[in-house]
Amino acid sequence: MKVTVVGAGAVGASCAEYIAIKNFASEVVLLDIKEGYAEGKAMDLMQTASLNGFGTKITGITNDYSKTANSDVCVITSGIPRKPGMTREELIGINAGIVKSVSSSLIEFSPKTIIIVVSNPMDTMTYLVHKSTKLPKNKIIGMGGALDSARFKYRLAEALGGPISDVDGMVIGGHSDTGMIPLTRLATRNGVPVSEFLSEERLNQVLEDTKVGGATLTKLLGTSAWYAPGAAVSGMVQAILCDTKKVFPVSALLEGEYGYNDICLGVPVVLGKNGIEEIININLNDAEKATFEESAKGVKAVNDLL
Ligand SMILES: NC(=O)C1=CN([C@@H]2O[C@H](COP(=O)(O)OP(=O)(O)OC[C@H]3O[C@@H](n4cnc5c(N)ncnc54)[C@H](O)[C@@H]3O)[C@@H](O)[C@H]2O)C=CC1
Ligand SMILES: O=C([O-])CC(=O)C(=O)O
Repeated sequence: MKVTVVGAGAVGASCAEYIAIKNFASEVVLLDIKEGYAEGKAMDLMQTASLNGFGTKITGITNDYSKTANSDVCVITSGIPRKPGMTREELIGINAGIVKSVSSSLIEFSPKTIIIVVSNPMDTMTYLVHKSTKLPKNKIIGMGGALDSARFKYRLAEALGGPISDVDGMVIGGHSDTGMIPLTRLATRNGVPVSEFLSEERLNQVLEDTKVGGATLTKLLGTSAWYAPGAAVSGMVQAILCDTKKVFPVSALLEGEYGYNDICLGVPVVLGKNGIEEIININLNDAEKATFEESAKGVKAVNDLL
């Protein structure tokens, strides 16, 4: 199974590394526009193969899409990341052009591929790929909710003072500082609602910390995060290539689901060999529906800038 990762920067390289370490793909092609950069990252990563014990072959390419031919999954991480104080939405001016041209080059050589969009503002970039490539809707998937949910679980475990493995929870809605919806009502500690352990005030703090998870790291790092984003993407690629049918919240094109149309927004889906195999319609309460509506309005406003 062949995976192409476009953008050999922080997220692209992390994603390639996690895919290789998990040993489920035969080949990862890293492609970047910067001369020699992907080749260097691929060589450095391949020199970890004997140390980390993986057999995946990682190759680096400078902008030659013929080398990406027949990829089963393509991941788009190319574009600029935000700096402290910026929103993801501010990246649209530069990233929209990059994502549009990259997706069309990928499809030229891998017409049957499944595309995972990472570049920000991710929901709008996912929508752009739908509009510009016209691939079937199950084959274009935005990564945001998998990462946001991992951050939600981290914050929940911190508040509970217990292991993350005891915690389950999901974040839906737009992948933005204001649009994320951590579903606190449905989060559990070993099957027990977390509200049994945490006050409303503490739970609200978890919710707010989760929503600004990306901004918090950007402030600390001077650029946005890469380890958890790379791990989130690799988990999604694994679910697709290994046809696991695992549930992830992803940015999916909605056609009536949740009462919305013509928008990509974070909702739970089943991932398998066909990409999005099913969109799961969970019953939201009135407050969650209202937040979802606000989130959709925010994403729509950014889509309108395209
Ligand atoms: N959806 C999500 O949850 C997340 C999204 N991101 C987004 O991912 C993107 C990448 O972030 P980083 O890896 O930190 O940035 P980075 O700057 O480290 O890497 C981006 C790479 O893209 C390359 N690139 C630019 N234009 C290109 C083109 N036309 N073709 C091929 N390569 C091109 C650059 O040369 C660079 O190496 C950003 O837009 C960031 O906001 C980052 C983390 C999480
Ligand atoms: O915060 C950012 O700009 C990058 C990103 O999407 C995240 O880490 O959630």
